[in-house]
Amino acid sequence: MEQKKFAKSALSKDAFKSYVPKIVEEIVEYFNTSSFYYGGKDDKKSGVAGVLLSQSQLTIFTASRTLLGDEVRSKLDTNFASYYADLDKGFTPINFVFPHLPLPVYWKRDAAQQKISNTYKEIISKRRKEGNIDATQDLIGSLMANAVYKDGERMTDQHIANLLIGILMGGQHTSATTSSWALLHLGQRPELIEALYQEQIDVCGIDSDTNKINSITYEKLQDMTLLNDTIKETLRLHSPLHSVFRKVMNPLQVPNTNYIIPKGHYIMVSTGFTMMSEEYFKNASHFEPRRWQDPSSIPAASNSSKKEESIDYGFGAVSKGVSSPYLPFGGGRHRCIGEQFAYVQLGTILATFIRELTWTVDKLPEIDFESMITLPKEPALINWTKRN
Ligand code: HEM
Repeated sequence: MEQKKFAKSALSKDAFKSYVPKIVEEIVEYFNTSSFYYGGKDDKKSGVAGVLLSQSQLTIFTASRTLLGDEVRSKLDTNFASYYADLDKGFTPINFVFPHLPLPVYWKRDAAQQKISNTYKEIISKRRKEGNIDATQDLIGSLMANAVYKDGERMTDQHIANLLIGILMGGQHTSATTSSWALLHLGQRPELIEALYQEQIDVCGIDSDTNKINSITYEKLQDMTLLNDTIKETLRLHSPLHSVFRKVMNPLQVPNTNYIIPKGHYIMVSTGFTMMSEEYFKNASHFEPRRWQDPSSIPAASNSSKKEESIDYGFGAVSKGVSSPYLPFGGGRHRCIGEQFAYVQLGTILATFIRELTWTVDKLPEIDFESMITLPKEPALINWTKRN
């Protein structure tokens, strides 16, 4: 719990304000260079992008640039990116049950973990030598400045490096799959893409000199109601973590039954179940971001969140209970620390897509539940056209 608190400065409003322009810069650069988009060809006006790979790349580029700083981001254009891929491949459901099997993917994962953590340690030690310790600069700065436990013990650089990897991995697939699903659903709803474009104009205004929409800022993002509701609705339909696990610490009776779950067993909870239930959401299987502005469409969800008391487990106040039917970021002690960052990252990514492109999707992909994350099954393609 204390480690979650150490990350707080990098996940604060002040930090987010500096992240937004960096995220925009990364996306524009990606459009200009990636073969999924313009790929260095100014005259390329349309194309097809596979969102599984492209959104995953965009997520790692934007998260690294903001949370880990320019030093780490610059390395992602080199072989370093392949270490992240190796790390990823070792993150499978079987890993949860058997973390130490003699599998080649695990050996590669562990080698990648070593190389990445050594790089982070070098950056930490360089910054320390230069006296460059700024808690709000990024996550490395936040951990370097804050990582002292209540008993006075300071986290070692090795532990900071390991924690950096853990936090980054916590946000990678969850955010990448959310932006993929959002693009896929929007591609089937051209009128929503246009409403979101209009929202960009209404909230940010047009610069009279350039005739372009003014830049996205953290403050403006908060006023983009339809955009934020699009993210919220995507998370309802495609909760990225379909299951969360808890170890039973004391014998636990299943409510209203005689069943006792013994100590030491694991229980698995599917938070996506209630989010997809007609009991709480009218036309639950329908993608409708505007439902969040219509209390009659979400009665139980809106009521229960109002009743929740909050509690601070040491990393900021979160709602105490888990009775809300809408829990994409989990609940209780292990609740996500990245929710606000995810909204900033996803909001900026989607707003930039809306400003630069229009797109369509021929067929919504099926859902792949086989990994730890609810991914769209391949092919997951958008047919994009550059605006103007
Ligand atoms: C759409 C994006 C995201 C979703 C849906 C999501 C969802 C979740 C959920 C459901 C949990 C709880 C897991 C459990 O109870 O076992 C969790 C935990 C966590 N998340 Fe996120 N997350 C997202 C983005 C992020 C980002 C961007 C970061 C980092 C910047 C992050 C960092 C973490 C960490 C460190 C934990 C572990 C907390 C703990 O074990 O105490 N997440 N997330």
